Amino acid sequence: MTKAPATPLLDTVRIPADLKAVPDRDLPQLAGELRAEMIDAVSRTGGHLGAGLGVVELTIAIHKVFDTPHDRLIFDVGHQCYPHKILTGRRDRIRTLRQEGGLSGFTRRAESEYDPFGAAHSSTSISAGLGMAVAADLSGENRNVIAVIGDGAMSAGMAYEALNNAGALDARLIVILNDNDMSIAPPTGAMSAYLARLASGRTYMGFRELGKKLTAYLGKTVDRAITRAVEHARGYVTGGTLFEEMGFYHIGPIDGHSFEHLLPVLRNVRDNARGPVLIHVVTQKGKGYPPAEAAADKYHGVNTFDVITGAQAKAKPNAPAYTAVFAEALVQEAGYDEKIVGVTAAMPSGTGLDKLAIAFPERTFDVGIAEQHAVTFAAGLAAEGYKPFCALYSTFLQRGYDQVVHDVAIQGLPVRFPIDRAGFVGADGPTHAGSFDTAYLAALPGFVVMAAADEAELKHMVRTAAAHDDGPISFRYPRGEGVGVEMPARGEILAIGKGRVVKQGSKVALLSFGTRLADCLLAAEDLDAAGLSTTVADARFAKPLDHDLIRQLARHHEVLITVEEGSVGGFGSHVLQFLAVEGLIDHGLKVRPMVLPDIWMEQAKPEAMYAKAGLDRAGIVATVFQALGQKAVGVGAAG
Ligand SMILES: Cc1ncc(C[n+]2csc(CCOP(=O)(O)OP(=O)(O)O)c2C)c(N)n1
Ligand SMILES: CC(=O)[C@@H](O)[C@H](O)COP(=O)(O)O
Ligand SMILES: [Mg+2]
Repeated sequence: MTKAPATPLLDTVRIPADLKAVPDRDLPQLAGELRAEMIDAVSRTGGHLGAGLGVVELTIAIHKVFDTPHDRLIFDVGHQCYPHKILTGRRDRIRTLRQEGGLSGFTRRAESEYDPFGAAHSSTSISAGLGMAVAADLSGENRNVIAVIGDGAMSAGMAYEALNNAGALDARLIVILNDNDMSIAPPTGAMSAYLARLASGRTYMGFRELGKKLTAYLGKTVDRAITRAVEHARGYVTGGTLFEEMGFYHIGPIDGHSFEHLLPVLRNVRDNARGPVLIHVVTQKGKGYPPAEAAADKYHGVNTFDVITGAQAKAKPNAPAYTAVFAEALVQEAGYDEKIVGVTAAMPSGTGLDKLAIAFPERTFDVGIAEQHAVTFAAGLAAEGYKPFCALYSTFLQRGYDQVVHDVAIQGLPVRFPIDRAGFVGADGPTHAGSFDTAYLAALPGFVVMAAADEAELKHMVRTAAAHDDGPISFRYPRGEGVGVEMPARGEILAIGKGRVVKQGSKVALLSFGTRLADCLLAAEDLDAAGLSTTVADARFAKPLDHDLIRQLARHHEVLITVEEGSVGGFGSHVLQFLAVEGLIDHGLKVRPMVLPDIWMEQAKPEAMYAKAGLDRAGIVATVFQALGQKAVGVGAAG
């Protein structure tokens, strides 16, 4: 591991107020040190690197010009906020990023007064900033509100809803569009092409014209400084027609790595802007770190790495990753059925749909960060007889819930929902945990809701979903590796609403939904060893429930435990409802539903999070003993 870099100037800046003493001419040196510090920190922790590297100058310039935290600075998504964290009193903890007990990888209100709004899901910054700007107006506060939003985040409908509202309200809001021509993957869509055209220079305004415009809008003090910036930027200024039509004053594109361009523009906007302003800043994702600049993904998200070579640590896998199994199975099924199409919302590699795009490019659609649209777009495809697999992370599907209800479920359209990142995801923490999908999908009439217990089951579920044309169907699976089971050459079509008994016992029944099955089997070993003969079943379906299986487990066991990687209201709640309605708990059956706890679980390794949640081998054993009113004395590995 390399030594931490020398950072003499950065050492003088603990909080933004210290920046005021740094002369403008020394800011490039500060930027160099800040970059080195961030690279060193992320090389030790892993995390989001490319986005932060791209906004080093922008972050310094904003903190230099504005008076944070009185002025509100909001980063969209928040994955680019590491330089901001270093400059806002958190440098001493920067090497704890995303670790258990450490700094969050995103902005977080509870973490710092310099984080006025928490984020992690994209495209919320303009709405939140507008709310703050209006609040300042209402309470007579004189403060600036700045929202920094990326070109990728600009593809979501919510950003336009906010622009639309801000333009109409004429609120004093500063939006900085950080255009690095990248999302996680290269950005898609007409808006991205439009921004590229603006940045390409074809529609640049001459600086004289800009000077006139700015003078008219911002006042007399503006034009000389702006003109200088514009000269340095080789005429990087344009009319920004779309944003102007929406009521924004549009400045840019300007060079987001040049303090000579950033500082005068920000100062003039600070001192003179009256209504909503959009500053279009062009940056380079991964800037200043050659391995990141050279990488296709610009080191969007990295493992720990070697600073000199950029080589990332790779743990040797014990089993294939669920995402890879899903992707391969989907490509296989798509080879058999030309009606199968894939939809991703800006996560081609994260969901594995990049594999489908290689095999069947014309049947794979990256719609941008637009989950709501992705769901209804898939519904439209299904309405025309196609078989869309709308592959989203559990946490991001939340954004498309009304579309799932209104456009898919009510119409009974056979959209397939592969739901990745089910359960805890680890370092991304509570914003990215896949906790609620079973609860919110299993509540919907006509929905088939599955969870894979292992990677072979996932393969079966891909085939089952492909074959299911009677209505919507979902299947969830976690981040990370499978358990190493033998894989079938092709998935089987599962009987809808039928679970399976994996191990037969007689006193205790563990009914698992999802990948806690492995821990249930381990817990069963301990329980058997303690004289409690244990049945383990894999429910496969939360909807429709396997009524016969549940009846059999309820009637022939003293204890019934349901186990899932989801919130209350999901699988266990449906089982309890059924047991109650059927009168199966009227005669002493001891039922305990095990779900994710009712807290926002902090980031840690997933195993540690499950242990804390009590959803591991030891927790399952303890729950059984508690149900029986016994103490778990000397129980195997669980004790
Ligand atoms: C609603 C939502 N969908 C998907 C994501 C995953 N995601 C995180 S960052 C990102 C790309 C953002 O691109 P951009 O805003 O341009 O920022 P950059 O990384 O280029 O700086 C995506 C798709 C998310 N955070 N939120
Ligand atoms: C910031 C963001 O939302 C994504 O970059 C996310 O961190 C990706 O997570 P995975 O690593 O699980 O794909
Ligand atoms: Mg971008």
